[in-house]
Amino acid sequence: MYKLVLIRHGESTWNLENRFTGWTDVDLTPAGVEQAKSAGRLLHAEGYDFDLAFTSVLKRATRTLWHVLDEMDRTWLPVTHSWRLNERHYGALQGLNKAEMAKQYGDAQVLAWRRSYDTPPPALDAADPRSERGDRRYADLPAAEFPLTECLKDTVARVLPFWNEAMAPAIRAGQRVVVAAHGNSIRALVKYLDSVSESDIVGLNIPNGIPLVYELDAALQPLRHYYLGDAEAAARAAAAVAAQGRPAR
Ligand SMILES: O=C(O)[C@@H](CO)OP(=O)(O)O
Repeated sequence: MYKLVLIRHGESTWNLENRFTGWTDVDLTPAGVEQAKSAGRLLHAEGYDFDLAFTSVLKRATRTLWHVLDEMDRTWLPVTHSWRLNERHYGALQGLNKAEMAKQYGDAQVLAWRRSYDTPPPALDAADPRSERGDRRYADLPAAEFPLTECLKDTVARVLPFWNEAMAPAIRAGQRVVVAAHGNSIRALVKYLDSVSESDIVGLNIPNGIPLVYELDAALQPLRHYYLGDAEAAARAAAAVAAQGRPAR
């Protein structure tokens, strides 16, 4: 039996401001740093140890990983970064307030943009100053494949090659893997691992900074999964994430 630990980054500045973030590279808030540290302390207290870490190229996930590894005295572990673990690209919604958008376009539209499997948000214009195209960290991403928006289906399609080529082989080789990623790149992995239906994935929200443990059999099929620590607190935190898309009063 293998164990895989997935952690969504701690609270970011744009989580706090309730803004669509996507590929925008915002940092953690002090509360987010504390969430990351407490995830590391919890993993350590529960006897977890890792051989390898994966994260995105965005600093809220990277820094979360650093705090987790620091609390576990494992800052020396090899870390692989990939844009394929980035948050889902939120297109032209990046930077806009989720509750304001719900007030303007209605809950149902915002829920479709946030949680549906195949409804992408409006695309960002390639020339939009918010586009990350010129950033050196994406130099290996051909312009034609550079996302200007993504639905979850698109995110699954770009996360899976990384799962197949990097993560799954490492797990199969017996490496104990921890992943610090994002709400929707983790939803993409969960959708794939648990074969969640397109309708059920709408109800899945991932809380910040709480380790999600997957137990996998020899064929990497999930046996069970659970949040470490207080399950009710994790459920409350997931419900709060869902509520971010309700209209502003
Ligand atoms: O804004 C984002 O990039 C994500 C995660 O913070 O938001 P949501 O939960 O609305 O998908």
